[in-house]
Amino acid sequence: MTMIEVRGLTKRYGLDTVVDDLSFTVEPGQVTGFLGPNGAGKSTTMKVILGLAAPTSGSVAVGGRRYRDLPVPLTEVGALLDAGAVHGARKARDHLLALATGNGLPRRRVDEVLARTGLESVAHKRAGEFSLGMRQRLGIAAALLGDPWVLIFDEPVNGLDPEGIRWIRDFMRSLAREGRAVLVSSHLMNEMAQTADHLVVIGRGKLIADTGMGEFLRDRGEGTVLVRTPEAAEFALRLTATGATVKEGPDASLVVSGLASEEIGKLAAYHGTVLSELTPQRPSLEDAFMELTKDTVEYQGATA
Ligand SMILES: Nc1ncnc2c1ncn2[C@@H]1O[C@H](COP(=O)(O)OP(=O)(O)OP(=O)(O)O)[C@@H](O)[C@H]1O
Repeated sequence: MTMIEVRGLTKRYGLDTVVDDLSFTVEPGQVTGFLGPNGAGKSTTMKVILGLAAPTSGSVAVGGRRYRDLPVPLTEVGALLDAGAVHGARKARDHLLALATGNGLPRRRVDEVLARTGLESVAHKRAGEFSLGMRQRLGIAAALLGDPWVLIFDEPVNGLDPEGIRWIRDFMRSLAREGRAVLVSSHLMNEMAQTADHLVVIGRGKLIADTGMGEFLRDRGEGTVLVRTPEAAEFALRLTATGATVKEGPDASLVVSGLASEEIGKLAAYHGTVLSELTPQRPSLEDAFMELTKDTVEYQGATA
C-alpha cells in the first residue's frame, strides 16, 4: 500500500508558487530521499503532508486519508521538522510524557522510545542541556511515540557531527527494514546516496526526478577506475587497445573509463603488469545532482 500520495500539489504564498503541480508517492519498507536545492519547496511539501499548511490545489494522503481525517495522527505519521522546537526547561522524559498523554498514547511508549533512541541515561536531563545530536534523538523519539508506519524527517542531519550523522542514517534504515515508509529531505546528494532507496528530486517546486537510487546511480554513468602501476605508459596502451578510455590522473595514476575493475585486473594479470592500486571511483553524485538542478537554483553566485 502506498503510504504517502502527493497528487498535483500546488502551494502558493501570495504570488510565489512554492510547490508546483507536484506528484509522487512514498512506499513502505524503504527510505525515500526528498532532495532539492535550498528553497526548492521540500519543507513546504512536508508541512502540507502533515496538515500544517493547506494546499492551494491538489491533494495529499497518508495511508489513503488526508491528515486531518486521521483519528489519532501520531499513530499514523510521525515527523521531525525542527529539533529546536522542544521547550528547553523541560526534562526529556517529561516532554515525551506530555506528548503521550496529550495524544491518548500509553505511558509505556515513553520508555520504549527512550530506549530505542538511546536516551535512557539522559531521560531526566533538561532538553536545553542537550547537544544538537541529542535534541535530534529526542525529536525522533517524539515522532515514534505513536509507533507510526510513516515517518517524515526534514533535514535531520543538518549540523550534526559524523557520529550523529551515522546514527541517524542507520536509524532511518532500521525503520525502513521494519516495513515503515520513511521520507527524508536533504539538499546533499551524497548524504542521500548512503541512506535512500528511492529518490524524489525537486527544483523550484517542480518534480525533476522520481527514481530508484540504483537506477539513478546507473544512469549517471558507470564511474571510472583509478589505476596505479610502475608501467603506466605501457599499460595505458594495453587498456586503450581494449577500447577503454584512459586519462592521466593525480600522481602519474591512470583514470580508466569503459572497463570494469575486474577486467582491468585480469588484463594486468595476463600481461604480468604489477598494479599498486586498482580503485573503482564512485560517480560524483554531487555533480550529477548539480547538473540536474542547475536551472532551478534560485540564487546563483556571480561565477555560477
Ligand atoms: N509561510 C511562508 N510564507 C511565504 N513564503 C514562504 C513560506 N514558507 C516558505 N516560503 C517560501 O517558499 C520557498 C520554499 O521554501 P521551503 O522551505 O519549502 O524550501 P526547502 O526546499 O525546504 O528549502 P530549505 O532547504 O532552504 O529549507 C522559499 O522561497 C520560502 O521563502
